[in-house]
Amino acid sequence: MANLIDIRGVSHAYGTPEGRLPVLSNLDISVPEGEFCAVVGPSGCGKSTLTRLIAGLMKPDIGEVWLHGELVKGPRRTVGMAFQNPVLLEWRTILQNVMLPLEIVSPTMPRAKKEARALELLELVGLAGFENKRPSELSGGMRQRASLCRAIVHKPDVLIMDEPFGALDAFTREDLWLTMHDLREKEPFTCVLITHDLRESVFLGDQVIVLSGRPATTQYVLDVHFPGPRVIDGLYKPECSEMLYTLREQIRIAQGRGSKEQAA
Ligand SMILES: Nc1ncnc2c1ncn2[C@@H]1O[C@H](COP(=O)(O)OP(=O)(O)OP(=O)(O)O)[C@@H](O)[C@H]1O
Repeated sequence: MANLIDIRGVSHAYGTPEGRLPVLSNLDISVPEGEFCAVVGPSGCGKSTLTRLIAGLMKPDIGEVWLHGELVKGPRRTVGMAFQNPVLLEWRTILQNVMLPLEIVSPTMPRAKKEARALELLELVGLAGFENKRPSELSGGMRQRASLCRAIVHKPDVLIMDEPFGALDAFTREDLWLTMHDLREKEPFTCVLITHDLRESVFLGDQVIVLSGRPATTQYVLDVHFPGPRVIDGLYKPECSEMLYTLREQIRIAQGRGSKEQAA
């Protein structure tokens, strides 16, 4: 399968009052079309920086980011983004919030068609009947569902999510994971998910990339072989425990603490 995202030899540093802060170092990541790539790593290692580079919001100092065979040189319409804070506009209804990217990307699309597309997605994520509410009238989980609809309403090639479920309670988060699966089944898209939650990375990911400590490079790639259908109970099976243990060990190494075996 062709790669939709190719990150080749990317290094990046920020200028700070204290001098240059190297954040990414010779990073290589490939994500085939249709795959879900979860990225984990120690706090502050450069995960959000990576999302900004893929979205074209920043250019790397060294190396290249390719999307769909095109070199990324600036922001692209074919990218959808979702963050921990859903930032929905309070003066718009949920339906109007979800329609927003279509107004920007497809200004000539008839309004009825935009509405139909937004309503279709709201129904898919269980928000049918809430389309005329304001964001403040919804729970955090419902707002995040609406934010997901907004991120994919214009059918982006790639969805980039930076800790989208980080602020939700554990059970709501699990509900959202299932919603993500439903969405992907009906609306296949390539996804990059930044998360601190290893269970989330294994439940949603086709591959999990562990970044090293800053400056981050690819330390470890786990190909997820989820035991059976992706249901929450599957996370309690031995195969998942093993994958989670491996990832935890890798994070420990990325944090510079060495593996448990070394420590023993
Ligand atoms: N615009 C900027 N200017 C200077 N330094 C920055 C800038 N953006 C991020 N940094 C620094 O770069 C490093 C990596 O930041 P980034 O947000 O990419 O990490 P992260 O892995 O997403 O962090 P976390 O896991 O805590 O969310 C951090 O030390 C951060 O302080």
